[in-house]
Amino acid sequence: MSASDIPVSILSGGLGAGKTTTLNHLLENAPEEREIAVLVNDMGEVNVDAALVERQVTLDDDETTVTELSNGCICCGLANEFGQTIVELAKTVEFDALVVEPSGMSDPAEVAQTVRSNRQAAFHYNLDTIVTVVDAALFHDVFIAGAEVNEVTEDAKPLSDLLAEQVEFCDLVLLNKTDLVTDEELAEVESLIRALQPQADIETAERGRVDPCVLLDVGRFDLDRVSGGAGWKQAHKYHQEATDDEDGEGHDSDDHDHEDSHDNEGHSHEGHDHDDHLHPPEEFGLTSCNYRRPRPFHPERLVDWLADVPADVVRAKGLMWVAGRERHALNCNLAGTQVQVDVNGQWAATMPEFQRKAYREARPDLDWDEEWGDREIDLVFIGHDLDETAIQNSLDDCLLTDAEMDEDWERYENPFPGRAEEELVFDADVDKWGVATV
Ligand SMILES: Nc1nc2c(ncn2[C@@H]2O[C@H](COP(=O)(O)OP(=O)(O)OP(=O)(O)O)[C@@H](O)[C@H]2O)c(=O)[nH]1
Repeated sequence: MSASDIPVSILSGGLGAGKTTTLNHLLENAPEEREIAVLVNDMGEVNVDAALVERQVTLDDDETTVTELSNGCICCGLANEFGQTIVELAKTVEFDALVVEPSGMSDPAEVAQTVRSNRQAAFHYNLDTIVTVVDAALFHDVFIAGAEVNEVTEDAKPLSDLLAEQVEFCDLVLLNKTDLVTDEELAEVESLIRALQPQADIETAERGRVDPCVLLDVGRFDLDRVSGGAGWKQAHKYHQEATDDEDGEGHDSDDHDHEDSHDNEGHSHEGHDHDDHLHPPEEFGLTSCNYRRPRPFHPERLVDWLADVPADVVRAKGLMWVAGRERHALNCNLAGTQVQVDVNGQWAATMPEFQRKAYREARPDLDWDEEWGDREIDLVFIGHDLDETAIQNSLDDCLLTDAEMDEDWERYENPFPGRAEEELVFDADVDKWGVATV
């Protein structure tokens, strides 16, 4: 193989989704002439998955090279080792394709980033496909039945958030464990997955039994499709364009009156003629809505709202302006029953003047308020038949009132992160907030 020619398939997915089972099936059924190298990552000291794959390889009397990276995650702590190991592998072993099985805690976006950004790795390898193996039954429980999932991942990321992100960053979803769901449940899971990542292909499987040709050397990876394809990003873009269409040229930055903004924001998509790829997920039986306000949330009321998110919401992402946290835009990341809030970055309004000027010049369409600058709330929701009005009204009740706009905001109880290293995790199932330092 010459430079940049070895295709890499990343087999990502949650804990116990069936990655190793799928990998073993792939190795058993791949064409004999294909020499496959495998790298298996496990969070624990003992790499159980690698042992299972090695066992299968021995049983098959196969020549497959199995490399393990244990006791850490190749998307973060072991990212350097991961890069070095695959480079070493390419230099010392002859093979036609590499399959990487990251640990169930891994973010596939970071794993892909290492393959692309490590200069030597990029020289030898070519990202071919990012597959996310999904446990159909667990996904149904978490996102549709609203079952209790109290688990929080090692870096304090809620499990459902990780599951959603793994689906959002891939080009093929392998919907596994179909034997554990009814046809109706499978259809629901499939439509939700389409809403989360409309650009990805979907294959269904029992015990990871899929044709190897959908996993190996398929040339499916396309960075724009994978990183820009997430349903919430497309829904956000769609609603943004709909708002701009209705407002004429962009957003009216003088519109800071609470009642007026209620009427003018959060438009439905109906009647707008947009490109197909920007259609929100309505066509898959799910709906989306946007919530955009040039006014901060009251932290105490927002905490209560986040602790009792409307049941029809399955995913929400976006930026929040919270009173008492004027410096930073906060990320809201809601998946299933779990919510995480962390610092996104500084509002341009708090930057030194020269930096702010450059920032605004680079973004001529940025809405700017004389007093508050670019601070605003901008959230997108995806869910089952969302009651858009109820969401908007209940969130409007969390905004500061006119009288509160003049109060001292430091007096409020404020659990929201004020520094980049902090994040707030709420687990509705156990009714508990946890602040983590990352
Ligand atoms: N019922 C059912 N069980 C499955 C299926 N696929 C895998 N399993 C079982 O689910 C369990 C976990 O499968 P693995 O392949 O080890 O999952 P994994 O994603 O590699 O797990 P981790 O490495 O721990 O994240 C095993 O007991 C498998 O036998 C399936 O389609 N149906």
